[in-house]
This record gives sequence, C-alpha cells and structure tokens, in this order.
Amino acid sequence: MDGTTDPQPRRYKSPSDLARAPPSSPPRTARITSTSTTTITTTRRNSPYLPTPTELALLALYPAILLFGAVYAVLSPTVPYPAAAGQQQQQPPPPPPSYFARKDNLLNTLFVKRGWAWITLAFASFVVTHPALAGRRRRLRLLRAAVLRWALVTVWWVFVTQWFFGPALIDRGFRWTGGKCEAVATVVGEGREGPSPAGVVKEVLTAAACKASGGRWSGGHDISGHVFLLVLGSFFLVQEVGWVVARWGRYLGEERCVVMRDGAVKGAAVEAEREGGGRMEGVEEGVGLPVLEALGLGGRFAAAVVGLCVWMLLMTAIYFHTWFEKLTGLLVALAGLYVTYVLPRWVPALRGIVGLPGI
Ligand SMILES: CCCCCCCCCCCCCCCC(=O)SCCNC(=O)CCNC(=O)[C@H](O)C(C)(C)COP(=O)(O)O
Ligand SMILES: Nc1ncnc2c1ncn2[C@@H]1O[C@H](COP(=O)(O)O)[C@@H](OP(=O)(O)O)[C@H]1O
Repeated sequence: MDGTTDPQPRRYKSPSDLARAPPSSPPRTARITSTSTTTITTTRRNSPYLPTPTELALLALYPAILLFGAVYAVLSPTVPYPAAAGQQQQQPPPPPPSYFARKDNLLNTLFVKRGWAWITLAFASFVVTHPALAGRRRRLRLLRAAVLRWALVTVWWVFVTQWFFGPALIDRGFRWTGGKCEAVATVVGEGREGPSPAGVVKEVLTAAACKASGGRWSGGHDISGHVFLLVLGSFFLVQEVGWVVARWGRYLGEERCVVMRDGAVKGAAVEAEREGGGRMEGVEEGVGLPVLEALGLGGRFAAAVVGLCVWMLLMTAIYFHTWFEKLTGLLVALAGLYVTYVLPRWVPALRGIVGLPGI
C-alpha cells in the first residue's frame, strides 16, 4: 500500500487505469477512504445564495472576455467597427477582417452550430468513465441527479434558442422589442405582390424563417444565441466536471454551503456524508494526482470543449453583435445556471431532486 514494495513505483493510478482495474484489485499507493477515514474539510463558510469565490472568479471570466472583445473591436484597425457593432449597416459588409470573422468558419459550422450535441457528448463521456462516479452505491444516485441537471439546462437551451411553445425566447424577444423580417415587410409595404401579404408578415416569427424567406431580421433586440450557448454549455461542464474532480482529488479548500430543511446553513459535504456520498467506499481517491490525470479521458475531452467555447466566445465578442446583445446573452445563460446550480443550495426540496455536482 505504501508503494515501497512496488518494483516500478508509481504513486497514483490514472482514471483510465482505475476504470480498467477489476474492482477487487488492490490499490498500490493511492488512498482509499473507508467509512472511518472520511476527511472532508470546510475551511470557510460561503453564502448559499451566491456562487462560491472560485465559481465567481471563473464566472468573472465571461464578462471579462466580452469586455475585452468589445474594446479590441473598437481599438483594432483591422476590425471594422460597424460590423462588430451589429447587423444594422445598410451597405454590403466589408470583407471579413479575419478567418474567425466569417460565419462559415469551421469551428462555427462544426462546433458552435452543433454546440449542444458537443456539450452533451462531453458531459456523457465524463460521467460514464470517471472513477469518482464509479462507487457502486453512489453511482446510480449521482448519475440520476447529473442527468436531471443536464435536462434542466437542456430545457433552458431549448426554450431560449429552439422552441418555447412556438418561437424560441430569442425570437420572441426580438419581436417584442419591435423587430421584424425586413424584406417581407418591404414587399408588403410596397404592395408589390403575394397572395396574402399581411399573412406573410404574421408567419415570419423566427430568425430562421426570415432568413429562409430571403428576409432580414432587423430592428429588434437580438440576444446573442452564441454567447448564450457558449456560456451556458461551458459553465455547465465546469460545474459537472469541476466539482466532481475537485472533491475527488481534494483540490479546493472551499465548499458550497447549503440551507438544510431546518434552516441551518452547513457545508454541502455534511449532506454528502449523511447520504453516504462523502465516503467513496471501495473507490480509489485521486488525492495528489496532477489535475490533467485526475480529469481522466472524459474530463479532458470536456476541458477541450470548454476551451473551444471560450475561444469562440472571444471571437463572437470581437466580431459579432452589439455589446448589449452579448450582455443579454450572458445574463440569460447565467439565469439558467443560477437555477440549476445555486438555487438547489438554498431550496432543499429542489436539491433533493437535482442534487449538487459531486455530492
Ligand atoms: C413542456 C416542457 C417541454 C420541454 C421540451 C424539452 C425538449 C427536450 C428536447 C431534448 C433535446 C436534447 C437534444 C440533445 C442532443 C443534442 O444536443 S442534438 C442538437 C444539436 N444541435 C445543436 O447543438 C444546435 C446548437 N445551435 C444553436 O443552439 C443555435 O444555432 C445557436 C448557436 C444558439 C445560434 O443560432 P444562430 O442561428 O446562429 O442564431
Ligand atoms: N464566433 C462566431 N463565429 C462565426 N459566426 C458567428 C460567431 N458568433 C456569432 N456568429 C454569427 O453571427 C450571427 C448571430 O449569432 P448569434 O445570434 O447566434 O449570436 C449568426 O449568423 P447566422 O445566423 O447567419 O449563421 C452566427 O453564426
């Protein structure tokens, strides 16, 4: 167990090794927790109503990226400001100042435009393969809660970008703020043709339908779908992977606090212990592993997806939309994240259903 008898000493096993190892194979040096050796420490009490300091620091990167993009777009001589400021210009757009200013760039077409599928794939590969979620007794409970949280953010993504009992919230918001499908309106205004012109205007309720009919979606507030998806998806992965790996490898000296049913505020680990979740019986812990190894294959895949999200967010910040449309994209994403990850900390009934990542 102490590694001195190992002919090829290696202090810790990687998650892929652990996943391959038969359940009964004795660990070499990595620590095993049993019911008597749970050592979860809470070093400071955070507000259950707010993200923890580490979460806040990570969240602060999003407005920082948007701010950087806006400043860069204004200051850079290569970024034509009207293009960065929105789609209101009447003239044909100038040639794109960079490959990533093109809507048909590969990362946009293959990654962002299929963004939720990538986020879902990364999440699934992490929860299915990571040894921290492999303990027999905890596995089902943790998986069920993680899938419910995925369903919650997925429903929010669907409502905001795809469908909300008709047009998605982004499309509804655009029309509520006075937007319309311009080409169709012009035809109607000029009374040129169309079997039922007024009907045509009524039917163009979404940006996609407007584009398909050759029109231009303009005049309203167009919440940035890219900012929304990239922030929601990347922070969802950060939460789902981050807390599991941080607890498994004991990387963080901080803990989420929760409001208990009797109103007491406690560290979330207390609840984990009560549920048996603080004790990874028979599950090797990742204490001391380098973070990259502790992430495992699934976690590294998720980290790569998060990296791509951050890069594309920066590109959107520099080349697309107005700053206010990007800000609302961010706020709408944060609303979904708050409901999924912070609200359960102070609403025990909700926590009983969707849980907290890693607990
Ligand atoms: C009454 C309750 C009803 C609840 C309804 C819930 C329905 C659940 C459906 C579950 C679907 C899950 C699908 C999961 C797998 C996938 O993700 S497949 C879809 C892949 N597609 C995408 O990822 C599209 C991503 N793109 C976008 O969201 C948008 O294109 C955009 C990037 C936000 C912006 O679009 P623009 O056109 O550029 O403006
Ligand atoms: N990082 C990025 N790379 C390429 N295109 C981007 C982009 N961010 C936004 N766009 C494009 O800008 C338009 C508005 O984006 P959104 O509202 O989703 O934020 C969309 O155009 P299309 O709808 O014509 O593809 C989208 O593809």
